[in-house]
Formats: sequence, structure tokens, C-alpha cells
Amino acid sequence: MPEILSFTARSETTLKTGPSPMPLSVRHLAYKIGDTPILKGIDLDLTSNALTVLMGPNGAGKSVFLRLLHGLLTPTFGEVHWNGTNLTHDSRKSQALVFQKPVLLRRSVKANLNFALGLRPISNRSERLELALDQAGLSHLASRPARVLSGGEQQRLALARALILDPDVLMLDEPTANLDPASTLVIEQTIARARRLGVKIILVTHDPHQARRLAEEVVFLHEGQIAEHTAAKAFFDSPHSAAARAYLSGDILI
Ligand SMILES: Nc1ncnc2c1ncn2[C@@H]1O[C@H](COP(=O)(O)OP(=O)(O)OP(=O)(O)O)[C@@H](O)[C@H]1O
Repeated sequence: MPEILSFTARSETTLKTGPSPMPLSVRHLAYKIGDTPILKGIDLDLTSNALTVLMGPNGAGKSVFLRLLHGLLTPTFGEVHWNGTNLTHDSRKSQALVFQKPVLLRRSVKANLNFALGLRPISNRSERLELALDQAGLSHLASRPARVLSGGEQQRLALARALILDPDVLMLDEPTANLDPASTLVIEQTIARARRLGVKIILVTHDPHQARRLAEEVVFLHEGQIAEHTAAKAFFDSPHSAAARAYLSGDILI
């Protein structure tokens, strides 16, 4: 991490300053499954200093896109560059991806966090662990098996685990889709805190209220292509693409 040493050590006043680097550059990105084109030549530049919300109708290709950005899928064509270079094993370590359905180890809450901490040689493990439990509101459940947690608790754990190693980039795929308002609030507060501390966030959501609360810019994906990439306020006040207007007004797009 350049300016920010650790998530636990970060303070709310320790913000990234100075010029805004270009963390993500996507060129001509295409992805096919069999003969079916899913993504059809995407060009996109994202800077590090805005929380990006990725929206679009069901089947638009948002999840596939996130997986390509994180290197879980290999493009059929085109390139993904983070900070000017191809995604490598090392650069993936500075990213975290949180799924709609939390993927957790069949171990205790604490062990899930400890597992992540064990992936890197770091000194202040117990401090980080305690702070992560506290920030996720899970201290009282530290010894409980992760599999018996409620959906909201599981997602809070998944997010805490994603953040415990101070990623530069956090991508989230509909992280609050099945959560009640209280858990959604905790997740949103955690995302907003990470954003304030300088983590680049790319969030997929269908919830326009959530998008309005969190987004600084919106990328709107439609039929495997970017139909719009604009500041959040402009997107919600006056989307320029017919597809985004239809999506926001609740018309079904196929
Ligand atoms: N493994 C797969 N095999 C076949 N088709 C797939 C596979 N994964 C994704 N697809 C197809 O790719 C398209 C894009 O899927 P993706 O999950 O990225 O959409 P999405 O925009 O995230 O949708 P949603 O909002 O419903 O989550 C869909 O038509 C989906 O059926």
C-alpha cells in the first residue's frame, strides 16, 4: 500500500491526497461463453478517487465483468490493466471481491478472519482481529461457527475478512441483496468508511436508493456494453441513454 499502511492503523483523517492515479484501464474487453458473447468490447477507465457503482439489468454482464477485473475469468479478447500493468498474482492480493452469497470457511468467525490474516506476514494480528470483529459488530459471535450465522452476519464477516488485509481495491457484487435494512446499513457504513480511507470501491447493486447513497459515479452496463459512464447525480437526474432511463423507471429490459 503506498500512503496508507493498514486498515486498522488507518485513521478517518488519513486520506489519500495528491494526483488521482488511474487504477483501472480496460481495453476492448470481450468475453464469450461458447458462441454467446457476454461482454462485447468494453473500454473503461476508472480513477481511484471515486466510488464506482456498476448498474444494469439482469444478465447485462456485471458479475462476469467483476470476475474479469479480478482475474477469476480470462478475457476472450482485450486487456485489463490495474495501475498500468496486467493483473498478476501479486496485484490480485491487493484486491478483494465480495459476493452476494458470502463464501466462508466452515470454521468459527474468528478463524475465518485469522485465516485471512495468515496469508500475509504481519505483526499486529490480534489487534487487527479485534478491530475487525468490533467494526463488523461480531465480537460477541467470535467463537460461533460461521455457517450458523444469519445472512447479514455472514455478509458482515465476509466484508470484514475482505478488508482485514487492507486491499487497495474492493469489489462487491450485490452484497446487500438479501439483507434487512439494519444489516444493509452496517455494510454500507463499512463500504463508506473504506472509501474514506482510500480504498477503490466498485459496487454492483440493483438498489437505486443504495446507489444514490453511495455512488460518486455510475457505470451502466447493458447487453454486454457500457451504455453510460457518468457522475452519479447526472446519472440519476438525467440519464442520457434510453437503456438507463428504462432501467431506472422500472421497465424490463431484455
Ligand atoms: N457459467 C456460465 N455459463 C453460461 N452462461 C453464463 C455463465 N455465467 C454467466 N452466464 C450468462 O452471462 C450473462 C451475464 O451474466 P452475469 O451474471 O454477468 O449478469 P449480471 O449482469 O450480473 O446479472 P444479475 O443482475 O442478474 O446478477 C447472463 O446471460 C448469464 O446467463
